[in-house]
Amino acid sequence: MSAEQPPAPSAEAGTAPRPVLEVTGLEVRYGRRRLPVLRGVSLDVGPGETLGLIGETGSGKSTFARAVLGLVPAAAGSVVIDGEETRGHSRRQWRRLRRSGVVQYVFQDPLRSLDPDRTVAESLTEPLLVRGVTAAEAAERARAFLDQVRLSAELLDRLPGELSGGQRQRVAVARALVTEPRLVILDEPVSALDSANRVQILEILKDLRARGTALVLISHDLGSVVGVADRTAVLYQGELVESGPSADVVNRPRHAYTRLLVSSAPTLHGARADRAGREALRAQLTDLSH
Ligand SMILES: Nc1ncnc2c1ncn2[C@@H]1O[C@H](COP(=O)(O)OP(=O)(O)OP(=O)(O)O)[C@@H](O)[C@H]1O
Repeated sequence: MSAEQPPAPSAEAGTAPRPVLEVTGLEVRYGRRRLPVLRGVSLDVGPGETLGLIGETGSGKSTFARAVLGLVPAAAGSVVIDGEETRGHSRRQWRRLRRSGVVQYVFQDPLRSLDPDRTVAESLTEPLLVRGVTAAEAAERARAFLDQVRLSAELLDRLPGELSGGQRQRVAVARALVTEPRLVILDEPVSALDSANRVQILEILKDLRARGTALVLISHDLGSVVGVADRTAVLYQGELVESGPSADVVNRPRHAYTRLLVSSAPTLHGARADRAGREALRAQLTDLSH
């Protein structure tokens, strides 16, 4: 930065930095009947911030991810990624944005993120080579990112089919990071993994905060997300019913659905309700949705 330029706004100076993801009033409809699957969803994620997005199956979590990536059209609302307003974007504009490397994504099934015929080295260097990075630098960065996800360079010549599920998911995370994106959307990245791998991936994601990468961590499992996410948002039947610092969401849940999630999460010590308590919360929810 030159001496003439004004300093970048910083949180310390009392001015919040511009969010990397700003979603306002997002609505998505599917099918011929145009049934709304997401309604009025608004949230933002700042640089280096991790937002957990929690909800039960069918609540619209993946639809949210797909809409933010331009893979399904928004019927209303706006999605701004790193300052770029995407409302009205053509398919080509969305493709350019996805290829720019500003936003990356990781799916639950790493085989969807990785080409089965490409070695780990090829998967990691390809996003860099298409952006004009030299082969030598791409190889160096591939090694560095493999190290960051705590995998040995010995795996560089393997195909995805020759890796364990946990290793594959770590390669998928490394591939998403190698372009140094501003925003990474992770859709259930740990739900297919055993608990040891789950903990390791979540630890790796925690480390990313220091790099300034904004993360949206999508899961149906509140317990696995709150330890990593700075803020947690709860999606219920296509609407955000609660959002706040993760500790507040766990300790002072406001919505009946969040209370049910908290009381059902075996990993949230002390928060687990007995069966009768959970049934009472479910009854409250039924009342709310009628
Ligand atoms: N392409 C589609 N066409 C029509 N309906 C769809 C389509 N994709 C998803 N839906 C419906 O939209 C709703 C939300 O689905 P979505 O996959 O976003 O939920 P989710 O919260 O990610 O669920 P899960 O945890 O099971 O992945 C569901 O009722 C689903 O059946």
